[in-house]
Amino acid sequence: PVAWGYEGDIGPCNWHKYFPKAGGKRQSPIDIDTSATQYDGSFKPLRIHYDSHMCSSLTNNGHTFCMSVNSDQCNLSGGPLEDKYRLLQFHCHWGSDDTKGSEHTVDGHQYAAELHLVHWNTDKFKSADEAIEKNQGIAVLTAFIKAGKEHRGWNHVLSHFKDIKKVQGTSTVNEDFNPKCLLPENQTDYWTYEGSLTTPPCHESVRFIIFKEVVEVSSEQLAQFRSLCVCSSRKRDTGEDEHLVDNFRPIQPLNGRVVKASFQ
Ligand SMILES: COc1ccc(N2C[C@H](O)c3cc(S(N)(=O)=O)sc3S2(=O)=O)cc1
Ligand SMILES: [Zn+2]
Repeated sequence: PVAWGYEGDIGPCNWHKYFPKAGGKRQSPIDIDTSATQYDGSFKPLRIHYDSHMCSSLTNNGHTFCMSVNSDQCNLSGGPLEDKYRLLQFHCHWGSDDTKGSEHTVDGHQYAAELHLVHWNTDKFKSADEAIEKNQGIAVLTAFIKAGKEHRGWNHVLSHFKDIKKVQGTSTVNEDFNPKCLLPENQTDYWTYEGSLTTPPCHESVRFIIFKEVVEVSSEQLAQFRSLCVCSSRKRDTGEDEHLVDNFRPIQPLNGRVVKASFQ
Protein backbone atom coordinates (compact mmCIF):
# COMPACT_ATOMS: atom_id res chain seq x y z
CA PRO A 1 0.00 0.00 0.00
CA VAL A 2 1.09 3.57 -0.74
CA ALA A 3 2.24 5.58 2.29
CA TRP A 4 0.33 8.83 2.90
CA GLY A 5 0.32 11.36 5.71
CA TYR A 6 -0.48 14.91 6.67
CA GLU A 7 2.84 16.65 6.00
CA GLY A 8 5.70 16.79 3.49
CA ASP A 9 5.82 14.89 0.20
CA ILE A 10 3.19 12.35 1.30
CA GLY A 11 0.86 15.13 2.54
CA PRO A 12 -2.64 16.14 1.31
CA CYS A 13 -1.38 18.23 -1.64
CA ASN A 14 0.12 15.09 -3.22
CA TRP A 15 -2.56 12.51 -2.34
CA HIS A 16 -4.12 12.83 -5.84
CA LYS A 17 -0.94 11.42 -7.42
CA TYR A 18 -1.57 7.95 -5.98
CA PHE A 19 -5.23 8.34 -5.02
CA PRO A 20 -6.91 9.99 -8.04
CA LYS A 21 -10.30 10.42 -6.30
CA ALA A 22 -8.59 12.98 -4.01
CA GLY A 23 -8.75 15.40 -6.98
CA GLY A 24 -12.51 14.86 -7.49
CA LYS A 25 -15.40 17.30 -7.49
CA ARG A 26 -17.15 16.30 -4.26
CA GLN A 27 -14.29 16.10 -1.76
CA SER A 28 -14.34 16.58 2.04
CA PRO A 29 -13.89 18.37 4.36
CA ILE A 30 -15.43 21.76 3.48
CA ASP A 31 -16.09 25.08 5.18
CA ILE A 32 -19.75 25.45 6.18
CA ASP A 33 -20.75 29.01 5.20
CA THR A 34 -23.85 29.29 7.40
CA SER A 35 -25.19 32.19 5.30
CA ALA A 36 -25.33 29.90 2.25
CA THR A 37 -26.91 26.79 3.82
CA GLN A 38 -30.44 25.85 2.73
CA TYR A 39 -33.11 24.74 5.24
CA ASP A 40 -34.71 21.44 4.22
CA GLY A 41 -38.01 20.82 6.02
CA SER A 42 -38.42 17.36 4.49
CA PHE A 43 -35.92 15.58 6.78
CA LYS A 44 -37.45 12.99 9.13
CA PRO A 45 -36.04 12.72 12.67
CA LEU A 46 -32.58 11.09 12.82
CA ARG A 47 -32.83 7.57 14.31
CA ILE A 48 -29.61 6.63 16.13
CA HIS A 49 -30.05 3.23 17.81
CA TYR A 50 -26.84 1.85 19.36
CA ASP A 51 -26.71 -0.97 21.86
CA SER A 52 -24.06 -0.75 24.55
CA HIS A 53 -23.28 -4.46 24.87
CA MET A 54 -21.21 -4.48 21.71
CA CYS A 55 -17.64 -5.64 21.86
CA SER A 56 -15.27 -3.33 20.08
CA SER A 57 -11.55 -2.96 19.62
CA LEU A 58 -9.43 0.17 19.69
CA THR A 59 -6.40 0.47 17.43
CA ASN A 60 -3.85 3.11 16.56
CA ASN A 61 -3.57 2.90 12.76
CA GLY A 62 -0.89 5.57 12.56
CA HIS A 63 -3.39 8.15 11.26
CA THR A 64 -5.87 8.21 14.16
CA PHE A 65 -7.28 5.96 16.87
CA CYS A 66 -10.07 3.79 15.50
CA MET A 67 -12.75 2.08 17.60
CA SER A 68 -14.09 -0.63 15.34
CA VAL A 69 -17.52 -1.91 16.23
CA ASN A 70 -18.90 -5.26 15.16
CA SER A 71 -22.47 -5.05 16.31
CA ASP A 72 -25.40 -5.39 13.94
CA GLN A 73 -27.42 -3.66 16.63
CA CYS A 74 -25.87 -0.23 16.04
CA ASN A 75 -27.96 1.39 13.35
CA LEU A 76 -28.63 4.82 11.87
CA SER A 77 -31.53 5.89 9.63
CA GLY A 78 -33.85 8.84 9.04
CA GLY A 79 -32.81 12.47 8.62
CA PRO A 80 -31.53 12.89 5.03
CA LEU A 81 -30.89 9.15 4.69
CA GLU A 82 -33.06 6.91 2.45
CA ASP A 83 -31.57 3.65 3.75
CA LYS A 84 -30.46 1.97 6.98
CA TYR A 85 -26.78 2.25 7.91
CA ARG A 86 -24.73 0.20 10.41
CA LEU A 87 -21.97 1.57 12.64
CA LEU A 88 -18.56 0.37 11.38
CA GLN A 89 -16.09 2.43 13.43
CA PHE A 90 -15.49 5.78 15.02
CA HIS A 91 -12.36 7.92 15.21
CA CYS A 92 -11.28 11.53 15.57
CA HIS A 93 -9.13 14.23 13.98
CA TRP A 94 -7.26 16.71 16.20
CA GLY A 95 -4.48 19.32 16.28
CA SER A 96 -1.17 19.99 18.02
CA ASP A 97 -2.96 22.56 20.23
CA ASP A 98 -6.55 23.51 21.12
CA THR A 99 -6.79 26.16 18.36
CA LYS A 100 -6.94 23.66 15.45
CA GLY A 101 -7.80 20.04 14.72
CA SER A 102 -11.26 19.78 13.15
CA GLU A 103 -11.58 18.92 9.45
CA HIS A 104 -14.77 20.82 8.69
CA THR A 105 -14.91 24.50 9.65
CA VAL A 106 -17.94 26.72 10.34
CA ASP A 107 -17.73 30.24 8.89
CA GLY A 108 -13.95 29.73 8.82
CA HIS A 109 -13.77 28.66 12.49
CA GLN A 110 -11.73 25.52 13.18
CA TYR A 111 -12.46 23.52 16.34
CA ALA A 112 -9.99 21.58 18.51
CA ALA A 113 -11.12 18.19 17.22
CA GLU A 114 -13.81 16.38 15.20
CA LEU A 115 -15.51 13.04 15.92
CA HIS A 116 -16.53 10.78 13.01
CA LEU A 117 -18.98 7.89 13.56
CA VAL A 118 -18.73 5.92 10.28
CA HIS A 119 -21.73 3.86 9.09
CA TRP A 120 -22.26 1.77 5.93
CA ASN A 121 -25.44 1.22 3.92
CA THR A 122 -26.71 -2.27 4.74
CA ASP A 123 -29.81 -1.90 2.55
CA LYS A 124 -27.85 -1.36 -0.68
CA PHE A 125 -24.55 -3.21 -0.09
CA LYS A 126 -23.38 -6.60 1.21
CA SER A 127 -20.19 -5.41 2.94
CA ALA A 128 -18.53 -2.24 4.23
CA ASP A 129 -15.65 -2.79 1.80
CA GLU A 130 -18.13 -2.57 -1.07
CA ALA A 131 -20.07 0.35 0.43
CA ILE A 132 -17.04 2.60 0.98
CA GLU A 133 -16.51 2.91 -2.78
CA LYS A 134 -20.13 3.56 -3.81
CA ASN A 135 -22.35 6.64 -3.83
CA GLN A 136 -24.62 6.63 -0.74
CA GLY A 137 -22.44 3.85 0.70
CA ILE A 138 -21.24 5.70 3.82
CA ALA A 139 -22.87 8.06 6.35
CA VAL A 140 -20.66 9.84 8.87
CA LEU A 141 -22.20 11.40 12.00
CA THR A 142 -19.90 14.27 12.90
CA ALA A 143 -19.50 16.31 16.09
CA PHE A 144 -17.15 19.21 16.71
CA ILE A 145 -15.11 19.14 19.92
CA LYS A 146 -13.81 22.16 21.88
CA ALA A 147 -11.78 22.53 25.06
CA GLY A 148 -13.97 23.07 28.14
CA LYS A 149 -15.35 20.89 30.90
CA GLU A 150 -14.32 17.25 31.26
CA HIS A 151 -16.38 14.70 29.29
CA ARG A 152 -16.85 11.53 31.38
CA GLY A 153 -17.97 9.41 28.40
CA TRP A 154 -14.68 10.03 26.64
CA ASN A 155 -12.78 8.56 29.62
CA HIS A 156 -14.11 5.09 28.65
CA VAL A 157 -12.14 5.45 25.41
CA LEU A 158 -9.15 7.39 26.74
CA SER A 159 -8.56 4.85 29.53
CA HIS A 160 -7.43 2.41 26.80
CA PHE A 161 -4.96 4.81 25.15
CA LYS A 162 -1.94 3.53 27.08
CA ASP A 163 -2.43 0.19 25.29
CA ILE A 164 -2.43 1.80 21.83
CA LYS A 165 0.25 4.45 22.24
CA LYS A 166 2.33 2.79 19.53
CA VAL A 167 1.03 2.07 16.02
CA GLN A 168 -0.84 -1.19 15.50
CA GLY A 169 -1.42 -1.29 19.25
CA THR A 170 -4.83 -2.86 19.88
CA SER A 171 -7.01 -2.95 22.93
CA THR A 172 -10.33 -4.76 23.38
CA VAL A 173 -13.10 -2.67 24.88
CA ASN A 174 -15.91 -4.76 26.29
CA GLU A 175 -17.19 -2.72 29.18
CA ASP A 176 -20.68 -1.28 28.68
CA PHE A 177 -19.97 1.67 26.46
CA ASN A 178 -22.47 3.32 24.13
CA PRO A 179 -20.78 5.68 21.62
CA LYS A 180 -24.02 7.67 21.52
CA CYS A 181 -22.78 9.32 24.75
CA LEU A 182 -20.10 11.08 22.67
CA LEU A 183 -22.71 13.00 20.64
CA PRO A 184 -24.17 16.39 21.60
CA GLU A 185 -27.53 16.56 23.41
CA ASN A 186 -29.17 18.40 20.51
CA GLN A 187 -29.43 15.80 17.70
CA THR A 188 -32.11 17.60 15.73
CA ASP A 189 -30.00 20.55 14.48
CA TYR A 190 -27.41 19.50 11.89
CA TRP A 191 -25.96 20.36 8.47
CA THR A 192 -25.65 17.71 5.77
CA TYR A 193 -23.97 17.43 2.35
CA GLU A 194 -22.50 14.84 -0.01
CA GLY A 195 -18.71 14.46 0.14
CA SER A 196 -15.88 11.97 0.43
CA LEU A 197 -13.64 10.02 2.78
CA THR A 198 -11.28 12.69 4.18
CA THR A 199 -8.36 10.25 3.93
CA PRO A 200 -7.02 8.26 1.00
CA PRO A 201 -8.55 6.63 -1.04
CA CYS A 202 -10.94 9.66 -0.71
CA HIS A 203 -13.86 7.71 -2.25
CA GLU A 204 -16.81 10.05 -3.02
CA SER A 205 -19.25 7.84 -1.12
CA VAL A 206 -19.99 9.84 2.03
CA ARG A 207 -23.09 11.65 3.30
CA PHE A 208 -21.88 13.88 6.16
CA ILE A 209 -24.32 14.75 8.98
CA ILE A 210 -22.67 17.44 11.13
CA PHE A 211 -24.28 18.46 14.45
CA LYS A 212 -24.49 22.16 15.17
CA GLU A 213 -23.99 21.76 18.95
CA VAL A 214 -20.32 21.49 19.95
CA VAL A 215 -19.19 18.84 22.47
CA GLU A 216 -16.84 19.91 25.30
CA VAL A 217 -13.93 17.86 26.56
CA SER A 218 -11.20 19.08 28.92
CA SER A 219 -7.84 20.32 27.67
CA GLU A 220 -6.26 17.40 29.53
CA GLN A 221 -8.46 14.96 27.58
CA LEU A 222 -7.48 16.65 24.31
CA ALA A 223 -3.82 16.27 25.36
CA GLN A 224 -4.42 12.51 25.67
CA PHE A 225 -5.39 12.38 21.97
CA ARG A 226 -1.93 13.86 21.24
CA SER A 227 -0.19 11.22 23.38
CA LEU A 228 -0.53 8.65 20.57
CA CYS A 229 2.58 8.01 18.51
CA VAL A 230 2.68 7.88 14.72
CA CYS A 231 4.85 4.85 14.31
CA SER A 232 6.10 1.79 16.16
CA SER A 233 9.80 2.49 16.27
CA ARG A 234 10.99 5.51 14.23
CA LYS A 235 12.31 8.17 16.54
CA ARG A 236 13.04 11.77 15.60
CA ASP A 237 16.77 12.48 15.43
CA THR A 238 16.44 13.89 18.93
CA GLY A 239 15.39 10.42 20.06
CA GLU A 240 11.90 11.22 21.29
CA ASP A 241 8.67 9.68 19.93
CA GLU A 242 6.83 11.42 17.08
CA HIS A 243 3.32 12.21 18.31
CA LEU A 244 0.19 11.85 16.17
CA VAL A 245 -1.16 15.41 15.76
CA ASP A 246 -2.67 17.66 13.04
CA ASN A 247 -4.30 14.64 11.36
CA PHE A 248 -6.86 16.84 9.57
CA ARG A 249 -7.18 17.37 5.80
CA PRO A 250 -7.38 20.99 4.58
CA ILE A 251 -10.84 22.14 3.38
CA GLN A 252 -11.74 21.33 -0.24
CA PRO A 253 -13.65 23.30 -2.94
CA LEU A 254 -17.45 23.16 -2.63
CA ASN A 255 -17.81 23.06 -6.48
CA GLY A 256 -21.43 24.21 -6.39
CA ARG A 257 -22.63 21.77 -3.73
CA VAL A 258 -25.32 23.07 -1.36
CA VAL A 259 -25.11 22.34 2.38
CA LYS A 260 -28.60 21.58 3.72
CA ALA A 261 -29.71 22.50 7.25
CA SER A 262 -32.27 20.58 9.33
CA PHE A 263 -33.10 23.81 11.21
CA GLN A 264 -34.06 27.39 10.30
C1 LIG B 1 -11.25 -1.57 2.33
O1 LIG B 1 -10.92 -0.23 2.05
C2 LIG B 1 -11.17 0.63 3.04
C3 LIG B 1 -11.70 0.26 4.28
C4 LIG B 1 -11.93 1.21 5.27
C5 LIG B 1 -11.61 2.53 5.00
N1 LIG B 1 -11.83 3.47 5.96
C6 LIG B 1 -10.67 4.11 6.54
C7 LIG B 1 -10.55 5.54 6.02
O2 LIG B 1 -9.44 6.11 6.65
C8 LIG B 1 -11.81 6.30 6.39
C9 LIG B 1 -11.88 7.71 6.59
C10 LIG B 1 -13.12 8.18 6.94
S1 LIG B 1 -13.62 9.78 7.30
N2 LIG B 1 -12.41 10.58 7.95
O3 LIG B 1 -14.70 9.63 8.27
O4 LIG B 1 -14.00 10.41 6.07
S2 LIG B 1 -14.19 6.86 7.06
C11 LIG B 1 -13.02 5.68 6.60
S3 LIG B 1 -13.28 4.02 6.45
O5 LIG B 1 -13.58 3.43 7.70
O6 LIG B 1 -14.23 3.82 5.43
C12 LIG B 1 -11.06 2.91 3.78
C13 LIG B 1 -10.85 1.96 2.79
ZN1 LIG C 1 -12.54 10.98 9.87
